[in-house]
Amino acid sequence: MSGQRVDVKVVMLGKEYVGKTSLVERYVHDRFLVGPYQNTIGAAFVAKVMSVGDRTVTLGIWDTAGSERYEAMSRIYYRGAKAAIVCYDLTDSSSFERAKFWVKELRSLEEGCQIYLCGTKSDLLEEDRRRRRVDFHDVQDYADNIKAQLFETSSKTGQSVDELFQKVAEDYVSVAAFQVMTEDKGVDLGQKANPYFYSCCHH
Ligand SMILES: Nc1nc2c(ncn2[C@@H]2O[C@H](COP(=O)(O)OP(=O)(O)OP(=O)(O)O)[C@@H](O)[C@H]2O)c(=O)[nH]1
Repeated sequence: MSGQRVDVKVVMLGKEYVGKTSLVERYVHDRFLVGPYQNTIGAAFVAKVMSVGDRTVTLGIWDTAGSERYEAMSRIYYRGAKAAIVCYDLTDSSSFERAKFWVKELRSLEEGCQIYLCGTKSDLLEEDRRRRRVDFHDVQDYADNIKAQLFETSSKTGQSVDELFQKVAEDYVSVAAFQVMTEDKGVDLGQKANPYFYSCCHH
């Protein structure tokens, strides 16, 4: 992939063990690795070419380490990201608190970054509903407040994984089209807080 142009820098953020690497593995290689858990050290990069209508979009995905030991490093990786997939484990409420921490950071330091909240390991809830520790409606309200989109995924079964990354690419294409349109018309793009800017990528 060296030398390939990346259209969208995507950063994966979230507490350790929430399943960021597994999400990327499922999306890029369509597999779920079983075996002993191996924590990410630093960060890993992978590029994936995909289609949105008749366009080709290359996502450059940075999978960061969730351990707080690497927090300073994760900050380096989200700089300039157009999209952040902020993950939490649906069976671990503390991981949602950690997700809120990253959202706060992104909102204050990377205002141009579109946020996607991702509740992981939904297959565990299929097995036993009582394992849910993060309420869907509470997170949906929170997502609406911060103008983020919400997905609940399983890297084990593949549930909603393609949809999540497809949405990231589609939003990139529609925001890029919106920017071309407004630049043509001389609209000031400094107004990113304008709800219309978000409404074009928040459904
Ligand atoms: N049942 C189930 N287990 C999952 C799922 N996703 C991840 N896991 C498991 O959760 C553990 C942690 O997954 P990782 O993908 O390594 O987590 P991570 O967020 O990348 O962890 P760090 O690299 O430490 O930040 C592993 O044992 C995975 O097999 C899922 O969708 N369902």
